Amino acid sequence: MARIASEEMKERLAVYFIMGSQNSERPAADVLKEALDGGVTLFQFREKGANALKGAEKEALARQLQRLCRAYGVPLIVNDDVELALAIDADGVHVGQDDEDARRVREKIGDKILGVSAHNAEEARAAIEAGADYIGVGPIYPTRSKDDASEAQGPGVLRHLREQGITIPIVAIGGITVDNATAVIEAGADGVSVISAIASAPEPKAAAAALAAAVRAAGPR
Ligand SMILES: Cc1ncsc1CCOP(=O)(O)O
Ligand SMILES: C=C1C=NC(C)=NC1=N
Ligand SMILES: [Mg+2]
Repeated sequence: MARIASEEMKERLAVYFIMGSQNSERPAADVLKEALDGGVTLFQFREKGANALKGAEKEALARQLQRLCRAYGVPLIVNDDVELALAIDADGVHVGQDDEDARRVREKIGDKILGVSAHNAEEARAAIEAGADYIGVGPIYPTRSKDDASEAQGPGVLRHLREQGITIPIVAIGGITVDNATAVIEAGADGVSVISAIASAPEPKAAAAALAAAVRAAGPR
């Protein structure tokens, strides 16, 4: 298997849903199924927070969500936990600036998808050097889903990265909803990554479909 092509990566980033057991009162599998029915293009299992599952329970949930994603042909990315990603043969890993060094992660995961969080051009270039397939940039808007989130940067950071000649696939993240998705695509993101806009929606399927329509309507940059 070879590294994912950047055009396919950009298409996968269109509506990138992220969740774990702590992001909904409902069972994660139920919410994910509705999100998949609504057309999310990529999924990240992100199990974090005070009551996050650990060990065998965390792996069992990861495998349950992976079975769902496979039924829909949507890749599953594991956040932070490289060992779990390898154990379940996930499609990729996402690491932040304070997680395992991206270069080491690339060595461990071979050609799997590698996503890296980046807040500025310097971190973006380092991620590219390390072998990232995409970068997650944000928080663009204020968010309540990440308790250690840095200051919201606004869509201008996306425009800045493109002006700096950063051409790697970029997904915008942080406080993104159907109402501001167009702005982040127009500012230079290839897609949007969300937790609460789908996981906390009364109708996750409709929320996912509306995000997909907004991203599609914003058109290719
Ligand atoms: C994981 C992460 N990284 C930056 S903001 C964020 C949380 C995004 O959650 P929401 O879409 O609910 O703002
Ligand atoms: C912090 C993050 C930033 N970006 C993405 C895509 N996922 C994350 N967990
Ligand atoms: Mg992390």
